[in-house]
Amino acid sequence: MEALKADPVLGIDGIILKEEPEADKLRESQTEREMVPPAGNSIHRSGSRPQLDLSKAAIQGNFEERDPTILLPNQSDDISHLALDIGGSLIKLVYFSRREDRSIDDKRKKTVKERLGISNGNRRSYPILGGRLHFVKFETHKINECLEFISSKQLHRGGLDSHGWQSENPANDNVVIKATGGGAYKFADLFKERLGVSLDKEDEMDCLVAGANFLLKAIRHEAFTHMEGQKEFVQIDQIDLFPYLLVNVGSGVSMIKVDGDGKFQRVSGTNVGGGTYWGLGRLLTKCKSFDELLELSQRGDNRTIDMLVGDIYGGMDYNKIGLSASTIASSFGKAISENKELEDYRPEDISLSLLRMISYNIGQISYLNALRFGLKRIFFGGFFIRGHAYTMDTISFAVQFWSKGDMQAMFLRHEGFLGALGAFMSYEKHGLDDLMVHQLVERFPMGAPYTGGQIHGPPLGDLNEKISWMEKFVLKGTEITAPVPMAPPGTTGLGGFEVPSARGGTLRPDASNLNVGVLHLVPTLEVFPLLVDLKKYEPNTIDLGDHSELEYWLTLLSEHLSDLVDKAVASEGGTDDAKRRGDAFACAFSAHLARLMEEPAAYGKLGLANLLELREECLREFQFVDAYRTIKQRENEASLAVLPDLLVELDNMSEERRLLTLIEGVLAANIFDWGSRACVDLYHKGTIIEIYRMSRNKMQRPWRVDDFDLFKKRMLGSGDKRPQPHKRALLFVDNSGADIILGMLPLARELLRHGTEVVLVANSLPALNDVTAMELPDIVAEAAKHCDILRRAAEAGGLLVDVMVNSLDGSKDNSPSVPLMVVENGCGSPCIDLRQVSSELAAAAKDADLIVLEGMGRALHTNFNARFKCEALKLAMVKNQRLAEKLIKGNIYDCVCRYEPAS
Ligand SMILES: CC(C)(COP(=O)(O)O)[C@@H](O)C(=O)NCCC(=O)O
Ligand SMILES: [Mn+2]
Repeated sequence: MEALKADPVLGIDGIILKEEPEADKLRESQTEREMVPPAGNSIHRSGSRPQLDLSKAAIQGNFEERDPTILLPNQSDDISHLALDIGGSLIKLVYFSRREDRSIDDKRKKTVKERLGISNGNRRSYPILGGRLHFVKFETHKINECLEFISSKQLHRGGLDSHGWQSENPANDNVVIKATGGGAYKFADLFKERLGVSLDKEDEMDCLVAGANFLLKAIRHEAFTHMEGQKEFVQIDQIDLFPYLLVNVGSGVSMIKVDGDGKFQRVSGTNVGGGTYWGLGRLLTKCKSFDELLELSQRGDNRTIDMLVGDIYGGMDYNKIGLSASTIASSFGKAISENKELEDYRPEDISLSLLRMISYNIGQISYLNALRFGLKRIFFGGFFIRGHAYTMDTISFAVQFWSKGDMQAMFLRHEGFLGALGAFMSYEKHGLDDLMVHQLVERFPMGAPYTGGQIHGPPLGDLNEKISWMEKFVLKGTEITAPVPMAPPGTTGLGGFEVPSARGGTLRPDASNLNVGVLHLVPTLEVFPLLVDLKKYEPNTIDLGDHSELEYWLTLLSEHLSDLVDKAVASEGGTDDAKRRGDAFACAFSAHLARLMEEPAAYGKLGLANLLELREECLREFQFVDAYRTIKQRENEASLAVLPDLLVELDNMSEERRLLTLIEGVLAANIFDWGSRACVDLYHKGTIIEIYRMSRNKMQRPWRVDDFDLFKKRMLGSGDKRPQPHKRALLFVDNSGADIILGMLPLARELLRHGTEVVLVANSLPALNDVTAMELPDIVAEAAKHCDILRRAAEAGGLLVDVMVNSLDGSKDNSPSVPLMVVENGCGSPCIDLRQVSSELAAAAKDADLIVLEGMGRALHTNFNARFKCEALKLAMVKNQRLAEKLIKGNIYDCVCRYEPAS
């Protein structure tokens, strides 16, 4: 990164711009000073305005609908809101860019909506349209960069004018922006002069609490514990959030008991805080910055200065009162008895001793206050914490030590943004206050790996700028080009009382810091309603907390990369532009992998599903919309050509034989997976149809997991008893080509034949060679040309509205059929997290009594252990040796047919 620091123009979303802030400005900060009790405890909300330009608003479509779509002809596509927390060292900026939902309401969707009884999804009655919440930091002494950023993105145009209305006129000089922190006062004139906006000052403590409440309610893994170098994300139950103790460790420390939204009380504080550490530390060590002082502590040994129990008891523990020999009996206590001067002590040791003294003291007072009010949870934030592993460990240790494990210290991923977020929340009617966890998706743009959670500057404007930045990076920097080995977790040593183990050269000093991504608000996302227990649901099957597992998957993805780049570049015509984008993508994705190898928790709780989705998102960032487009088309054509023969073959079988052949067919055709290295190697050995045949011929039962007989009994019954057919089946389909056409479609056809409505659930966006919901109607239409059952069902499901389908078998049976429908799942990944699916899918699930999850991504990597309220069939071929061994104690190409009755 060294070379980059010299270049002031390399501002990018998530790129370190400059050295650490001038720490002596810390004392100026209000946010970061000990705070005085607020006059009142409820949040004051000033100003009021409509969030959107509602003029000439008109109801679209049917007036009878519960939540009709409202058309806003005068609303521009992108509008933004901005709020600031201007501290002494940092300016924290939270801004929201709202983008109009541009998804096409095609005919398929309309018919599906009618069929499924969806009015307007589950949208609210007011038009919150989704958007993105961005978090950006600037150094306060470089406030010009911040002003330029706001101006370049026109963020100040989204403020309110003096009448409380959304400003429309760029020259309007009555715009008001919410701000908190001392700088809201100090820089008010500067903002007025440079941007023509007035800063509407919000109380800091109100903002802190509002920010913390929003984060804890809206973000799934916001809070984490930090013990002995290990971060563990904690899922906070919304209903069980209050009361808690919020400890803001700034220059001084405030302890706030939070009882609800806008309900809080500052119950205590201490004047021994971050300012004390920095102030005393500066005098004693001559350090030039706060961060330098912190860094020193990492190489320190406090035993040279602190008086330990063992020093008093001749190296022994003081067992009677439970104190080990290594317990600090008196901070700096050794300095009184020795004939030494300040120069005789190492600055590293002084810094560590000071850090421990202050952290333990804060931990202890926090514990006592939590005890006083019967609070179990303590959340720590403020600039003193700033993601510093050692500080977090020390505070955690103190809380655990004093509470005898009864209380937990927790930290927040966005802790630096509490104030700014709170100021943002103080805007009325932005509609974000009651956003739910499942409506937020956090994404990490290409810049994230380079920040290590540090200060960063303006995001780059367009794709070209992004690529140029990547190219510059490749030329200048070499550190992050491939995954680097992960060092053992930095630990504070035994029980927090020993010397911290040095975090060696493999890690940057800020490596353990966490990144803050962009929060995408997707109001149409919902929880899949058929999950038995949302609280117990964990989408990922493999635990990447296991270091060897993480290393395996990161290495594997890194090895796949060059192949993927080739495909992606080819999918865009192999032009020079595509090659440039391909190289930039490779660089960006490698950097993500390296960052995660270095700090697996950097982007929040990490699962395999997140890794695979990150790859797809990174491709999209470089405008590779569908890297496997041509492969998918080729495989679709080849498979459609053999479909008629397969259908005839199937129709000549007994029902029992046919059901087995159908399941075999699904498993066999799941071999067409371009995400598996082993499979891609196979494809060189034959044509699609040859491989499909080979795969089918190898389908020998029993499969490694084989519940087929149970499923058959459910479908066909035993003896003369014919079971009731399923009412509606949701088929979560996987790959294009043979997988969908020769595997899942024939299975769907069989269910339709039984009188079961079938909903094909497919990706909203491309991922590898997975079929998407957009592509399915054409595929179904093609297949329907060869099959009356499919044709009538597809017609009934509204899939054939635009297509002329000539039935080739001549039978022209036009009797009514149960419908075949297609819904999108809301994701663009090979896996599926059922906590966040499209409202369309959630609606379709309401009447479903069978779900079929197909493929490794959806049925094994995720959801293998998921329990459903209805029957579930999980079908997949395992195309990875390690996974086969781990999950089913089997081998690559083994199959899973898991049938689970309703729980
Ligand atoms: C990405 C996938 C989950 C897709 O599998 P599918 O869902 O298509 O069956 C799978 O290809 C995978 O885990 N690939 C990485 C492992 C490997 O190359 O062996
Ligand atoms: Mn797939």
